[in-house]
Amino acid sequence: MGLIQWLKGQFLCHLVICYGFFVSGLLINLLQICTLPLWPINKQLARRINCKLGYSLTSQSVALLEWWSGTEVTLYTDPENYRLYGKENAIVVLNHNFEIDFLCGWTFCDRFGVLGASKCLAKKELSYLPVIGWMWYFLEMVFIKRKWEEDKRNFVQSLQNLRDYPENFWFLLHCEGTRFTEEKHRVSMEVAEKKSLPKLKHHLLPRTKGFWVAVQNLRGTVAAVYCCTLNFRNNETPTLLGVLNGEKYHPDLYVRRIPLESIPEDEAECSAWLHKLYQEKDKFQEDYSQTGCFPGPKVTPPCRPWALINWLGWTCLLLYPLCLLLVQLVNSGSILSILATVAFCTAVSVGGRWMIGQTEVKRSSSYGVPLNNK
Ligand SMILES: CC/C=C\C/C=C\C/C=C\C/C=C\C/C=C\C/C=C\CCC(=O)SCCNC(=O)CCNC(=O)[C@H](O)C(C)(C)COP(=O)(O)OP(=O)(O)OC[C@H]1O[C@@H](n2cnc3c(N)ncnc32)[C@H](O)[C@@H]1OP(=O)(O)O
Ligand SMILES: CCCCCCCCCCCCCCCCCC(=O)OC[C@@H](O)COP(=O)(O)O
Repeated sequence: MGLIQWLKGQFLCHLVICYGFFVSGLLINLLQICTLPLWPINKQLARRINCKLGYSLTSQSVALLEWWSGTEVTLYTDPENYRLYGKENAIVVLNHNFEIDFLCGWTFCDRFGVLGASKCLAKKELSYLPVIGWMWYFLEMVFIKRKWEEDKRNFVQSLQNLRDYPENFWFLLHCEGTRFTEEKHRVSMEVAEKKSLPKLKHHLLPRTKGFWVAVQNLRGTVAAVYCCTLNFRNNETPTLLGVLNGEKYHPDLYVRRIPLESIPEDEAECSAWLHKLYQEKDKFQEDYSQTGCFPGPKVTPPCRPWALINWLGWTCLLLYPLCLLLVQLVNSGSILSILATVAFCTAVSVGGRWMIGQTEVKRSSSYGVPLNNK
């Protein structure tokens, strides 16, 4: 193991990274709050500013994936469609099997210039995450409790609000509704059997209501659905902790562009259409597990330097006062100051570990298993 690789695994490096992320995040949250008075005066400007602020936070984790862990992403797609990515609004339908699937998604968003504006249909609990959840509030992310009767009003209204969004965005939908686990798969295949639907091997049965409502409410706003199938070479099981430790992964993403006009308007037909889409996605995953590649030409979208520049900028800006403080601390020799510093470092480290824990499959909720649907 080289020196650099060894350094990437060290607690002190992780502490500095988490410190930069949390402190810059809190400053960004504060700036977002400062945009509140602008919303009633110039909503579109407030939205644009929030996209830039959102970019400044989200892109730090993209920089971590691309520059710290050195992960290389590969895209399989039709070159004709490639030209349109980032130049139109789209609904992204993605499988939900991996702990860093959201991070790989963000990397693609960054490469196509839509990272600041991109959104997701996310479970309500994520809106309470410190820093990142608070940031999403200002980016108009759509949060749901995953109980249709309680969600429908807010869900439809949030989608309607996106009709005049001033930047191109991708709206991510994990139609499976939860991460893949063996138990959730078994239960969802029982549902498939009851509904006389073909069994899926690599996906949970998609829940169709959210997709139908999103398509209906974003007609005229969104040009296409991007059917995205993600997998990792060599059966890698990537984790956010691995990324922080500098482990390099090899994600492959297969993207098919489906014009929105070709998706049925009627709810039952749209549901059947989505089930068929998942059957096709399942076949792509099966082929990938046999051959190690997806169909279609391969391309690596160019990596842009902004995520790295932003990350280095924040790190330099925030390390300077930290170093000054440490020097003063050593010079003063005050026990109280030393204890306060130790408490601060512990809080950053525990906070970072807790946030990473939110992405772990082993901490999944019981949503999608029969005893408790939450
Ligand atoms: C070029 C490159 C392109 C792309 C790059 C890729 C991506 C980048 C894009 C953007 C990134 C932006 C941000 C991402 C950042 C971070 C966020 C990351 C992740 C968040 C993840 C989540 O939070 S996932 C959880 C939230 N999402 C969802 O739940 C969506 C799916 N669910 C739905 O849509 C549901 O329909 C619903 C929640 C809206 C409503 O659900 P509800 O259950 O109340 O009603 P339904 O009618 O849907 O369900 C009832 C029917 O379901 C049947 N049933 C029962 N049990 C099951 C089961 N186990 N499995 C399947 N189906 C089941 C039941 O029988 C009912 O059937 P009926 O026929 O009777 O209706
Ligand atoms: C520079 C970067 C420094 C990194 C330090 C700390 C990083 C913290 C980053 C946290 C990012 C949090 C993004 C959360 C997105 C998680 C997506 C997710 O977890 O989806 C799970 C749900 O779909 C399923 O939930 P359940 O059905 O199990 O209920």
